[in-house]
Amino acid sequence: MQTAILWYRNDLRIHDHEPLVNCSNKIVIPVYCLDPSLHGKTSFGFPKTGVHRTKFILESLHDLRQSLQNIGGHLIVCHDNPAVAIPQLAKKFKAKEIHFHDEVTHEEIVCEKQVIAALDDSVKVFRYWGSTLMHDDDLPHDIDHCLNTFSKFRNRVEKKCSVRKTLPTPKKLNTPQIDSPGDIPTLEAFFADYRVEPRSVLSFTGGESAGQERVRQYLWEEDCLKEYFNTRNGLLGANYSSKFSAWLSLGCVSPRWIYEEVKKYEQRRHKNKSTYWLIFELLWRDFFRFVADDVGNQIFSPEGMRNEPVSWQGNEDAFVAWQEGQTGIPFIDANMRELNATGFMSNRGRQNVASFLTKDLKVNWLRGAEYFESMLIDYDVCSNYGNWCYVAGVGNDPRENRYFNVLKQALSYDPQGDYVRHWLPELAALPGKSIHYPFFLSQKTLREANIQLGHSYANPLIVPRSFHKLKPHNLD
Ligand SMILES: Cc1cc2nc3c(=O)[nH]c(=O)nc-3n(C[C@H](O)[C@H](O)[C@H](O)COP(=O)(O)OP(=O)(O)OC[C@H]3O[C@@H](n4cnc5c(N)ncnc54)[C@H](O)[C@@H]3O)c2cc1C
Ligand SMILES: Nc1ncnc2c1ncn2[C@@H]1O[C@H](COP(=O)(O)OP(=O)(O)OP(=O)(O)O)[C@@H](O)[C@H]1O
Repeated sequence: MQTAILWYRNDLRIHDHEPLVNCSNKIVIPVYCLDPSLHGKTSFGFPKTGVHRTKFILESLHDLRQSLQNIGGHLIVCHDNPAVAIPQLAKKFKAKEIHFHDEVTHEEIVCEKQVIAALDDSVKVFRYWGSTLMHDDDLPHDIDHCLNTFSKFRNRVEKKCSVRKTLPTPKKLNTPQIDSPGDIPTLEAFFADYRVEPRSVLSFTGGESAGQERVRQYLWEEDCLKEYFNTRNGLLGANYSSKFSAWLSLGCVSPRWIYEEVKKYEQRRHKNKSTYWLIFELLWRDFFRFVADDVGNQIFSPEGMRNEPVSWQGNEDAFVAWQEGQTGIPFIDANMRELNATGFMSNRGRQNVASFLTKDLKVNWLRGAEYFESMLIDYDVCSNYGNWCYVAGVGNDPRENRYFNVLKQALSYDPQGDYVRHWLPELAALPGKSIHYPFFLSQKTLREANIQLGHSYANPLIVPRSFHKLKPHNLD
Protein backbone atom coordinates (compact mmCIF):
# COMPACT_ATOMS: atom_id res chain seq x y z
CA MET A 1 0.00 0.00 0.00
CA GLN A 2 1.28 3.49 -0.91
CA THR A 3 2.21 5.89 1.90
CA ALA A 4 0.94 9.46 1.62
CA ILE A 5 1.62 12.65 3.57
CA LEU A 6 -1.56 14.60 4.26
CA TRP A 7 -0.47 18.19 4.86
CA TYR A 8 -3.02 20.08 6.98
CA ARG A 9 -3.08 23.86 6.52
CA ASN A 10 -6.20 26.08 6.79
CA ASP A 11 -8.45 23.02 6.60
CA LEU A 12 -8.47 21.66 10.15
CA ARG A 13 -11.35 19.18 9.88
CA ILE A 14 -12.21 15.66 8.83
CA HIS A 15 -15.61 16.27 7.18
CA ASP A 16 -15.86 17.24 3.51
CA HIS A 17 -12.09 17.01 3.08
CA GLU A 18 -11.01 15.80 -0.34
CA PRO A 19 -7.32 15.20 0.43
CA LEU A 20 -8.30 13.11 3.47
CA VAL A 21 -10.82 11.10 1.44
CA ASN A 22 -8.21 10.41 -1.23
CA CYS A 23 -5.66 9.30 1.36
CA SER A 24 -8.07 6.98 3.14
CA ASN A 25 -7.16 3.93 1.05
CA LYS A 26 -3.43 4.46 1.71
CA ILE A 27 -1.14 4.54 4.70
CA VAL A 28 -1.66 8.15 5.67
CA ILE A 29 0.58 10.47 7.67
CA PRO A 30 -1.44 13.55 8.66
CA VAL A 31 0.78 16.47 9.61
CA TYR A 32 0.38 20.09 10.67
CA CYS A 33 3.33 22.46 10.91
CA LEU A 34 3.33 25.20 13.51
CA ASP A 35 5.55 27.29 11.27
CA PRO A 36 7.64 29.72 13.40
CA SER A 37 7.15 32.37 10.71
CA LEU A 38 3.47 32.55 11.70
CA HIS A 39 4.73 34.03 14.93
CA GLY A 40 7.02 36.50 13.25
CA LYS A 41 6.09 40.11 12.56
CA THR A 42 4.08 41.79 9.80
CA SER A 43 5.83 44.50 7.80
CA PHE A 44 4.52 47.19 10.19
CA GLY A 45 5.80 45.15 13.13
CA PHE A 46 2.63 43.54 14.55
CA PRO A 47 2.73 39.90 15.69
CA LYS A 48 1.63 38.00 12.59
CA THR A 49 -0.70 35.81 14.62
CA GLY A 50 -2.01 37.50 17.74
CA VAL A 51 -3.21 35.92 20.95
CA HIS A 52 -6.87 35.35 19.99
CA ARG A 53 -6.13 33.46 16.79
CA THR A 54 -3.22 31.58 18.31
CA LYS A 55 -5.54 30.26 21.01
CA PHE A 56 -8.11 29.32 18.38
CA ILE A 57 -5.50 27.47 16.28
CA LEU A 58 -4.17 25.49 19.25
CA GLU A 59 -7.69 24.46 20.27
CA SER A 60 -8.43 23.46 16.69
CA LEU A 61 -5.34 21.26 16.64
CA HIS A 62 -6.39 19.44 19.80
CA ASP A 63 -9.79 18.83 18.30
CA LEU A 64 -8.37 17.62 14.99
CA ARG A 65 -5.98 15.28 16.77
CA GLN A 66 -8.93 13.78 18.65
CA SER A 67 -11.17 13.44 15.57
CA LEU A 68 -8.41 11.76 13.60
CA GLN A 69 -7.72 9.43 16.51
CA ASN A 70 -11.40 8.46 16.57
CA ILE A 71 -11.00 7.05 13.06
CA GLY A 72 -7.58 5.51 13.60
CA GLY A 73 -5.37 8.41 12.47
CA HIS A 74 -2.57 10.17 14.36
CA LEU A 75 -1.84 13.82 13.74
CA ILE A 76 1.82 14.77 13.76
CA VAL A 77 2.44 18.34 14.90
CA CYS A 78 5.83 19.69 13.79
CA HIS A 79 7.36 22.82 15.21
CA ASP A 80 9.21 23.69 12.06
CA ASN A 81 8.89 25.28 8.66
CA PRO A 82 6.95 22.87 6.38
CA ALA A 83 9.79 22.88 3.85
CA VAL A 84 12.04 21.36 6.53
CA ALA A 85 9.59 19.16 8.42
CA ILE A 86 7.64 17.57 5.58
CA PRO A 87 10.57 16.25 3.52
CA GLN A 88 12.02 14.72 6.71
CA LEU A 89 8.73 12.95 7.42
CA ALA A 90 8.44 11.82 3.82
CA LYS A 91 11.88 10.22 4.09
CA LYS A 92 11.22 8.65 7.47
CA PHE A 93 7.94 7.05 6.36
CA LYS A 94 9.02 6.41 2.76
CA ALA A 95 6.04 8.41 1.55
CA LYS A 96 5.56 8.53 -2.19
CA GLU A 97 2.70 11.05 -2.26
CA ILE A 98 1.77 14.37 -0.69
CA HIS A 99 -1.82 15.69 -0.64
CA PHE A 100 -2.88 19.19 0.37
CA HIS A 101 -5.38 22.00 -0.20
CA ASP A 102 -4.18 24.86 -2.40
CA GLU A 103 -3.85 28.39 -1.12
CA VAL A 104 -3.85 31.40 -3.41
CA THR A 105 -1.71 34.08 -1.78
CA HIS A 106 1.96 34.91 -2.01
CA GLU A 107 3.41 33.62 1.26
CA GLU A 108 1.45 30.39 1.12
CA ILE A 109 2.38 29.78 -2.52
CA VAL A 110 6.05 30.40 -1.74
CA CYS A 111 5.76 27.89 1.10
CA GLU A 112 4.15 25.26 -1.18
CA LYS A 113 6.90 25.72 -3.74
CA GLN A 114 9.58 25.31 -1.08
CA VAL A 115 7.98 22.12 0.24
CA ILE A 116 7.72 20.62 -3.23
CA ALA A 117 11.29 21.64 -4.13
CA ALA A 118 12.62 20.00 -0.97
CA LEU A 119 10.82 16.70 -1.56
CA ASP A 120 12.41 13.87 -3.43
CA ASP A 121 11.45 13.92 -7.16
CA SER A 122 9.77 10.55 -6.79
CA VAL A 123 7.09 12.01 -4.44
CA LYS A 124 3.89 12.70 -6.37
CA VAL A 125 2.10 15.94 -5.52
CA PHE A 126 -1.74 16.04 -5.31
CA ARG A 127 -3.29 19.48 -4.84
CA TYR A 128 -6.97 20.24 -4.20
CA TRP A 129 -9.25 23.24 -4.28
CA GLY A 130 -11.23 23.26 -1.07
CA SER A 131 -12.02 26.39 0.88
CA THR A 132 -14.85 27.98 -1.09
CA LEU A 133 -18.53 27.23 -1.60
CA MET A 134 -18.11 27.03 -5.38
CA HIS A 135 -15.38 24.86 -6.75
CA ASP A 136 -12.81 26.66 -8.88
CA ASP A 137 -13.22 24.07 -11.66
CA ASP A 138 -16.98 24.71 -11.83
CA LEU A 139 -16.75 28.45 -12.47
CA PRO A 140 -17.71 29.68 -15.95
CA HIS A 141 -14.58 29.86 -18.11
CA ASP A 142 -14.87 33.65 -18.54
CA ILE A 143 -15.28 34.35 -14.82
CA ASP A 144 -12.23 36.65 -14.82
CA HIS A 145 -14.39 39.30 -16.51
CA CYS A 146 -16.81 39.15 -13.59
CA LEU A 147 -14.25 39.63 -10.88
CA ASN A 148 -14.32 43.41 -10.95
CA THR A 149 -17.63 43.67 -9.15
CA PHE A 150 -19.26 41.39 -6.68
CA SER A 151 -22.71 41.69 -8.30
CA LYS A 152 -21.45 40.52 -11.68
CA PHE A 153 -19.65 37.63 -10.05
CA ARG A 154 -22.65 36.62 -7.95
CA ASN A 155 -25.16 36.84 -10.80
CA ARG A 156 -22.99 34.73 -13.05
CA VAL A 157 -22.20 32.17 -10.40
CA GLU A 158 -25.81 31.88 -9.27
CA LYS A 159 -26.88 31.23 -12.85
CA LYS A 160 -24.08 28.94 -13.95
CA CYS A 161 -22.77 27.02 -10.95
CA SER A 162 -24.05 24.72 -8.31
CA VAL A 163 -22.52 23.73 -5.00
CA ARG A 164 -20.89 20.30 -4.99
CA LYS A 165 -22.13 17.77 -2.47
CA THR A 166 -20.05 17.35 0.67
CA LEU A 167 -17.74 14.36 0.73
CA PRO A 168 -18.25 11.56 3.27
CA THR A 169 -15.87 11.38 6.22
CA PRO A 170 -13.67 8.27 6.04
CA LYS A 171 -14.68 5.66 8.64
CA LYS A 172 -11.23 4.21 9.18
CA LEU A 173 -7.73 5.49 8.50
CA ASN A 174 -4.58 3.50 8.24
CA THR A 175 -1.85 5.43 10.10
CA PRO A 176 1.21 3.81 11.66
CA GLN A 177 1.60 4.24 15.40
CA ILE A 178 3.84 7.26 15.88
CA ASP A 179 6.17 7.39 18.90
CA SER A 180 6.55 11.13 19.15
CA PRO A 181 3.69 12.86 17.33
CA GLY A 182 4.71 16.31 18.62
CA ASP A 183 3.14 18.28 21.43
CA ILE A 184 0.58 20.97 20.88
CA PRO A 185 2.06 23.87 22.86
CA THR A 186 0.11 25.80 25.44
CA LEU A 187 -0.94 29.35 24.70
CA GLU A 188 1.50 30.55 27.37
CA ALA A 189 4.35 29.33 25.17
CA PHE A 190 3.46 32.22 22.84
CA PHE A 191 1.66 34.81 24.97
CA ALA A 192 2.01 35.28 28.72
CA ASP A 193 -1.02 37.44 29.31
CA TYR A 194 -4.23 36.05 27.83
CA ARG A 195 -7.42 37.04 29.61
CA VAL A 196 -10.93 35.70 28.96
CA GLU A 197 -13.15 38.68 28.13
CA PRO A 198 -16.61 38.30 29.68
CA ARG A 199 -18.04 41.04 27.39
CA SER A 200 -17.26 39.00 24.24
CA VAL A 201 -20.15 38.27 21.85
CA LEU A 202 -19.32 34.58 22.07
CA SER A 203 -16.68 32.42 23.64
CA PHE A 204 -15.01 31.23 20.45
CA THR A 205 -13.49 27.78 20.90
CA GLY A 206 -11.40 26.48 18.03
CA GLY A 207 -12.03 23.19 16.24
CA GLU A 208 -14.40 21.30 14.03
CA SER A 209 -16.57 20.08 16.94
CA ALA A 210 -17.15 23.57 18.32
CA GLY A 211 -17.67 24.96 14.80
CA GLN A 212 -20.30 22.40 13.87
CA GLU A 213 -21.89 22.92 17.26
CA ARG A 214 -22.14 26.67 16.59
CA VAL A 215 -23.89 25.97 13.28
CA ARG A 216 -26.34 23.62 15.00
CA GLN A 217 -26.99 26.14 17.73
CA TYR A 218 -27.53 29.11 15.38
CA LEU A 219 -29.77 27.23 12.95
CA TRP A 220 -31.49 24.46 14.86
CA GLU A 221 -31.48 25.18 18.58
CA GLU A 222 -31.96 28.93 18.60
CA ASP A 223 -33.64 29.18 15.19
CA CYS A 224 -31.86 32.45 14.39
CA LEU A 225 -31.36 32.02 10.68
CA LYS A 226 -34.92 33.01 9.80
CA GLU A 227 -34.15 36.54 11.09
CA TYR A 228 -30.60 36.88 9.79
CA PHE A 229 -31.37 39.49 7.15
CA ASN A 230 -32.85 41.85 9.75
CA THR A 231 -30.34 41.26 12.52
CA ARG A 232 -27.07 40.96 10.58
CA ASN A 233 -26.01 44.59 11.15
CA GLY A 234 -26.16 44.26 14.91
CA LEU A 235 -23.33 44.93 17.31
CA LEU A 236 -24.16 43.19 20.57
CA GLY A 237 -24.75 39.54 21.43
CA ALA A 238 -24.10 36.11 20.00
CA ASN A 239 -26.91 35.87 17.48
CA TYR A 240 -27.21 39.04 15.41
CA SER A 241 -24.99 37.27 12.87
CA SER A 242 -23.81 33.70 12.51
CA LYS A 243 -20.25 34.10 13.89
CA PHE A 244 -19.21 31.23 11.60
CA SER A 245 -16.24 33.19 10.25
CA ALA A 246 -13.53 32.00 12.64
CA TRP A 247 -14.29 28.33 11.93
CA LEU A 248 -14.56 28.98 8.21
CA SER A 249 -11.23 30.82 8.13
CA LEU A 250 -9.31 27.96 9.65
CA GLY A 251 -11.30 25.40 7.69
CA CYS A 252 -12.79 23.81 10.80
CA VAL A 253 -16.14 23.94 9.03
CA SER A 254 -16.65 23.50 5.32
CA PRO A 255 -18.81 26.14 3.59
CA ARG A 256 -20.49 23.33 1.60
CA TRP A 257 -21.53 21.67 4.85
CA ILE A 258 -23.04 24.95 6.02
CA TYR A 259 -24.81 25.22 2.66
CA GLU A 260 -26.36 21.77 3.11
CA GLU A 261 -27.49 22.67 6.63
CA VAL A 262 -29.11 25.85 5.29
CA LYS A 263 -30.90 23.84 2.58
CA LYS A 264 -32.19 21.40 5.23
CA TYR A 265 -33.30 24.34 7.36
CA GLU A 266 -35.17 25.76 4.35
CA GLN A 267 -36.99 22.45 3.90
CA ARG A 268 -37.78 21.82 7.54
CA ARG A 269 -38.20 25.28 9.08
CA HIS A 270 -38.24 28.44 6.96
CA LYS A 271 -37.15 29.54 3.53
CA ASN A 272 -36.95 33.31 3.14
CA LYS A 273 -34.69 36.23 2.31
CA SER A 274 -32.63 35.54 5.43
CA THR A 275 -31.78 31.98 4.46
CA TYR A 276 -30.78 33.19 1.00
CA TRP A 277 -28.72 35.99 2.51
CA LEU A 278 -26.40 33.74 4.47
CA ILE A 279 -25.46 32.00 1.24
CA PHE A 280 -25.12 35.41 -0.40
CA GLU A 281 -22.56 36.35 2.26
CA LEU A 282 -20.66 33.13 1.70
CA LEU A 283 -20.41 34.19 -1.93
CA TRP A 284 -18.66 37.38 -0.81
CA ARG A 285 -16.14 35.13 0.84
CA ASP A 286 -15.72 33.15 -2.38
CA PHE A 287 -15.47 36.36 -4.38
CA PHE A 288 -12.49 37.66 -2.40
CA ARG A 289 -10.68 34.35 -2.75
CA PHE A 290 -11.18 34.22 -6.51
CA VAL A 291 -10.15 37.88 -6.81
CA ALA A 292 -6.97 37.21 -4.82
CA ASP A 293 -6.22 34.25 -7.04
CA ASP A 294 -6.75 36.43 -10.09
CA VAL A 295 -4.82 39.59 -9.14
CA GLY A 296 -2.00 38.10 -7.04
CA ASN A 297 0.02 40.52 -4.93
CA GLN A 298 -2.03 43.55 -5.92
CA ILE A 299 -4.21 43.00 -2.86
CA PHE A 300 -1.13 43.70 -0.72
CA SER A 301 0.01 46.87 -2.48
CA PRO A 302 -0.89 50.41 -1.32
CA GLU A 303 -2.61 51.19 -4.63
CA GLY A 304 -4.48 47.86 -4.49
CA MET A 305 -6.11 46.91 -7.76
CA ARG A 306 -6.03 50.41 -9.20
CA ASN A 307 -3.20 51.36 -11.42
CA GLU A 308 -2.73 54.90 -10.14
CA PRO A 309 -0.47 55.46 -7.14
CA VAL A 310 -2.30 56.73 -4.05
CA SER A 311 -0.50 58.81 -1.48
CA TRP A 312 -1.35 58.07 2.11
CA GLN A 313 -0.54 60.59 4.78
CA GLY A 314 -1.59 60.12 8.38
CA ASN A 315 0.74 60.11 11.30
CA GLU A 316 1.97 57.74 13.93
CA ASP A 317 -0.14 59.26 16.73
CA ALA A 318 -3.32 58.93 14.68
CA PHE A 319 -2.66 55.28 13.98
CA VAL A 320 -1.82 54.46 17.59
CA ALA A 321 -4.95 56.24 18.84
CA TRP A 322 -7.05 54.21 16.37
CA GLN A 323 -5.32 50.97 17.31
CA GLU A 324 -5.83 51.50 21.02
CA GLY A 325 -9.42 52.73 20.80
CA GLN A 326 -8.48 56.22 21.99
CA THR A 327 -9.43 58.45 19.06
CA GLY A 328 -12.09 60.29 21.05
CA ILE A 329 -14.85 59.14 18.66
CA PRO A 330 -16.76 56.71 20.90
CA PHE A 331 -18.20 54.49 18.15
CA ILE A 332 -14.75 53.90 16.65
CA ASP A 333 -13.12 53.38 20.02
CA ALA A 334 -15.75 50.90 21.20
CA ASN A 335 -15.20 48.77 18.10
CA MET A 336 -11.42 48.83 18.42
CA ARG A 337 -11.59 47.93 22.09
CA GLU A 338 -13.85 45.01 21.26
CA LEU A 339 -11.32 43.84 18.67
CA ASN A 340 -8.42 44.19 21.10
CA ALA A 341 -10.20 42.41 23.93
CA THR A 342 -11.81 39.57 21.95
CA GLY A 343 -10.38 39.26 18.41
CA PHE A 344 -13.85 39.84 16.96
CA MET A 345 -15.69 42.86 15.56
CA SER A 346 -18.99 43.00 13.68
CA ASN A 347 -19.03 43.60 9.95
CA ARG A 348 -20.64 47.01 10.56
CA GLY A 349 -17.84 47.89 12.96
CA ARG A 350 -15.12 46.72 10.57
CA GLN A 351 -16.44 48.90 7.76
CA ASN A 352 -16.59 51.94 10.00
CA VAL A 353 -13.18 51.64 11.63
CA ALA A 354 -11.55 50.90 8.26
CA SER A 355 -13.25 53.89 6.65
CA PHE A 356 -12.35 56.14 9.59
CA LEU A 357 -8.68 55.12 9.47
CA THR A 358 -8.32 55.61 5.74
CA LYS A 359 -10.78 58.39 4.86
CA ASP A 360 -10.78 60.52 8.01
CA LEU A 361 -7.32 59.90 9.46
CA LYS A 362 -5.84 59.27 5.98
CA VAL A 363 -3.56 56.52 7.24
CA ASN A 364 -2.19 53.91 4.81
CA TRP A 365 -4.84 51.17 4.70
CA LEU A 366 -2.17 48.43 4.71
CA ARG A 367 -1.24 49.31 8.24
CA GLY A 368 -4.85 48.84 9.34
CA ALA A 369 -5.13 45.62 7.38
CA GLU A 370 -1.96 44.26 8.99
CA TYR A 371 -3.29 45.17 12.41
CA PHE A 372 -6.46 43.23 11.63
CA GLU A 373 -4.31 40.33 10.40
CA SER A 374 -2.64 40.28 13.77
CA MET A 375 -5.75 40.67 15.90
CA LEU A 376 -8.69 38.98 14.18
CA ILE A 377 -9.74 35.57 15.41
CA ASP A 378 -11.30 34.98 11.96
CA TYR A 379 -8.47 36.43 9.87
CA ASP A 380 -8.64 35.18 6.33
CA VAL A 381 -6.01 36.61 4.05
CA CYS A 382 -8.33 37.08 1.03
CA SER A 383 -11.37 38.40 2.92
CA ASN A 384 -9.27 40.72 5.04
CA TYR A 385 -7.11 42.33 2.36
CA GLY A 386 -9.98 42.24 -0.15
CA ASN A 387 -12.40 44.04 2.17
CA TRP A 388 -9.76 46.58 3.18
CA CYS A 389 -9.03 47.35 -0.50
CA TYR A 390 -12.73 48.00 -1.06
CA VAL A 391 -13.21 50.21 1.99
CA ALA A 392 -9.98 52.12 1.30
CA GLY A 393 -11.17 52.76 -2.24
CA VAL A 394 -8.39 50.81 -3.94
CA GLY A 395 -10.49 47.79 -4.86
CA ASN A 396 -10.80 46.81 -8.47
CA ASP A 397 -14.07 48.70 -8.83
CA PRO A 398 -13.61 52.33 -7.74
CA ARG A 399 -17.42 52.76 -7.71
CA GLU A 400 -17.40 50.63 -4.60
CA ASN A 401 -15.35 53.36 -2.93
CA ARG A 402 -17.37 54.33 0.11
CA TYR A 403 -17.06 56.95 2.80
CA PHE A 404 -18.86 56.12 5.99
CA ASN A 405 -20.41 58.98 7.86
CA VAL A 406 -19.34 57.63 11.23
CA LEU A 407 -21.81 59.63 13.27
CA LYS A 408 -24.76 58.70 11.07
CA GLN A 409 -23.68 55.08 11.30
CA ALA A 410 -23.38 55.27 15.07
CA LEU A 411 -26.84 56.78 15.44
CA SER A 412 -28.45 54.31 13.02
CA TYR A 413 -26.87 51.12 14.31
CA ASP A 414 -26.44 52.03 17.98
CA PRO A 415 -29.36 54.44 18.47
CA GLN A 416 -29.40 54.34 22.26
CA GLY A 417 -25.63 54.02 22.63
CA ASP A 418 -25.83 50.56 24.25
CA TYR A 419 -22.92 49.18 22.24
CA VAL A 420 -20.63 52.09 23.12
CA ARG A 421 -21.73 51.84 26.74
CA HIS A 422 -20.77 48.13 26.71
CA TRP A 423 -17.20 48.87 25.70
CA LEU A 424 -16.46 52.34 27.09
CA PRO A 425 -17.16 52.23 30.83
CA GLU A 426 -15.76 55.72 31.27
CA LEU A 427 -18.71 57.12 29.27
CA ALA A 428 -21.37 54.66 30.44
CA ALA A 429 -23.26 57.21 32.56
CA LEU A 430 -23.99 59.45 29.58
CA PRO A 431 -27.65 59.14 28.69
CA GLY A 432 -29.00 57.64 25.42
CA LYS A 433 -27.46 58.67 22.14
CA SER A 434 -25.49 61.54 23.70
CA ILE A 435 -22.77 58.99 24.40
CA HIS A 436 -21.83 59.29 20.71
CA TYR A 437 -20.73 62.95 21.00
CA PRO A 438 -19.47 63.66 24.53
CA PHE A 439 -17.25 66.51 23.27
CA PHE A 440 -20.36 68.54 22.32
CA LEU A 441 -22.23 68.09 25.60
CA SER A 442 -22.80 70.99 27.97
CA GLN A 443 -21.17 71.14 31.40
CA LYS A 444 -24.67 70.77 32.86
CA THR A 445 -25.26 67.42 31.13
CA LEU A 446 -21.86 66.19 32.14
CA ARG A 447 -22.41 67.25 35.74
CA GLU A 448 -25.78 65.50 35.84
CA ALA A 449 -24.17 62.32 34.60
CA ASN A 450 -21.39 62.86 37.11
CA ILE A 451 -18.78 62.54 34.38
CA GLN A 452 -15.53 64.33 33.91
CA LEU A 453 -14.40 63.71 30.37
CA GLY A 454 -10.92 62.29 29.99
CA HIS A 455 -8.57 63.95 27.53
CA SER A 456 -9.53 62.03 24.38
CA TYR A 457 -13.30 62.54 24.78
CA ALA A 458 -12.92 66.21 25.61
CA ASN A 459 -10.52 66.68 22.66
CA PRO A 460 -11.07 63.99 20.04
CA LEU A 461 -8.21 63.39 17.66
CA ILE A 462 -10.35 64.56 14.80
CA VAL A 463 -14.02 65.44 14.57
CA PRO A 464 -15.14 64.20 11.16
CA ARG A 465 -17.10 66.53 8.91
CA SER A 466 -20.29 64.67 9.70
CA PHE A 467 -20.23 65.74 13.35
CA HIS A 468 -20.18 69.42 12.51
CA LYS A 469 -23.60 69.08 10.97
CA LEU A 470 -24.95 68.51 14.48
CA LYS A 471 -26.33 71.60 16.09
CA PRO A 472 -24.75 71.57 19.56
CA HIS A 473 -27.67 73.40 21.24
CA ASN A 474 -30.02 70.52 20.24
CA LEU A 475 -27.85 67.77 21.53
CA ASP A 476 -28.38 67.39 25.25
C1 LIG B 1 -12.12 45.74 6.80
C2 LIG B 1 -12.73 44.35 6.86
C3 LIG B 1 -11.94 43.26 7.14
C4 LIG B 1 -12.50 41.96 7.17
N1 LIG B 1 -11.69 40.90 7.45
C5 LIG B 1 -12.22 39.65 7.45
C6 LIG B 1 -11.41 38.51 7.70
O1 LIG B 1 -10.18 38.61 7.89
N2 LIG B 1 -12.01 37.28 7.73
C7 LIG B 1 -13.34 37.13 7.49
O2 LIG B 1 -13.84 36.00 7.53
N3 LIG B 1 -14.12 38.18 7.22
C8 LIG B 1 -13.61 39.44 7.19
N4 LIG B 1 -14.43 40.50 6.93
C9 LIG B 1 -15.83 40.26 6.53
C10 LIG B 1 -16.90 40.26 7.63
O3 LIG B 1 -16.77 41.41 8.42
C11 LIG B 1 -16.82 39.01 8.52
O4 LIG B 1 -16.79 37.85 7.73
C12 LIG B 1 -18.05 38.91 9.43
O5 LIG B 1 -18.17 40.07 10.21
C13 LIG B 1 -17.92 37.69 10.32
O6 LIG B 1 -19.01 37.57 11.18
P1 LIG B 1 -20.12 36.45 10.95
O7 LIG B 1 -19.48 35.13 10.73
O8 LIG B 1 -21.06 36.56 12.07
O9 LIG B 1 -20.77 36.95 9.59
P2 LIG B 1 -22.21 36.67 8.96
O10 LIG B 1 -22.84 37.98 8.73
O11 LIG B 1 -22.96 35.68 9.72
O12 LIG B 1 -21.85 36.09 7.50
C14 LIG B 1 -21.73 34.69 7.24
C15 LIG B 1 -20.39 34.40 6.62
O13 LIG B 1 -20.29 35.04 5.34
C16 LIG B 1 -18.94 35.47 5.11
N5 LIG B 1 -18.92 36.95 4.97
C17 LIG B 1 -19.82 37.83 5.42
N6 LIG B 1 -19.49 39.09 5.03
C18 LIG B 1 -18.34 38.98 4.33
C19 LIG B 1 -17.49 39.91 3.65
N7 LIG B 1 -17.74 41.23 3.62
N8 LIG B 1 -16.37 39.43 3.05
C20 LIG B 1 -16.07 38.12 3.06
N9 LIG B 1 -16.85 37.19 3.66
C21 LIG B 1 -17.97 37.61 4.28
C22 LIG B 1 -18.14 35.07 6.34
O14 LIG B 1 -17.52 33.85 6.08
C23 LIG B 1 -19.22 34.93 7.42
O15 LIG B 1 -18.86 34.01 8.43
C24 LIG B 1 -13.88 41.80 6.90
C25 LIG B 1 -14.67 42.93 6.64
C26 LIG B 1 -14.10 44.19 6.62
C27 LIG B 1 -14.97 45.37 6.31
N1 LIG C 1 -0.53 35.38 2.73
C1 LIG C 1 -0.22 36.61 3.09
N2 LIG C 1 -0.71 37.10 4.22
C2 LIG C 1 -0.43 38.35 4.60
N3 LIG C 1 0.37 39.18 3.91
C3 LIG C 1 0.90 38.73 2.78
C4 LIG C 1 0.62 37.42 2.30
N4 LIG C 1 1.27 37.23 1.16
C5 LIG C 1 1.90 38.38 0.94
N5 LIG C 1 1.69 39.30 1.90
C6 LIG C 1 2.19 40.66 2.00
O1 LIG C 1 2.46 41.12 0.70
C7 LIG C 1 3.86 41.27 0.51
C8 LIG C 1 4.20 40.47 -0.73
O2 LIG C 1 4.48 41.32 -1.66
P1 LIG C 1 5.91 41.37 -2.41
O3 LIG C 1 5.64 41.06 -3.82
O4 LIG C 1 6.53 42.68 -2.07
O5 LIG C 1 6.76 40.15 -1.82
P2 LIG C 1 7.94 40.17 -0.74
O6 LIG C 1 7.46 40.45 0.65
O7 LIG C 1 8.99 41.05 -1.24
O8 LIG C 1 8.29 38.64 -0.76
P3 LIG C 1 9.43 37.93 -1.62
O9 LIG C 1 10.73 38.40 -1.01
O10 LIG C 1 9.17 36.47 -1.36
O11 LIG C 1 9.21 38.35 -3.03
C9 LIG C 1 4.54 40.67 1.73
O12 LIG C 1 5.65 41.43 2.12
C10 LIG C 1 3.47 40.72 2.80
O13 LIG C 1 3.50 41.95 3.49
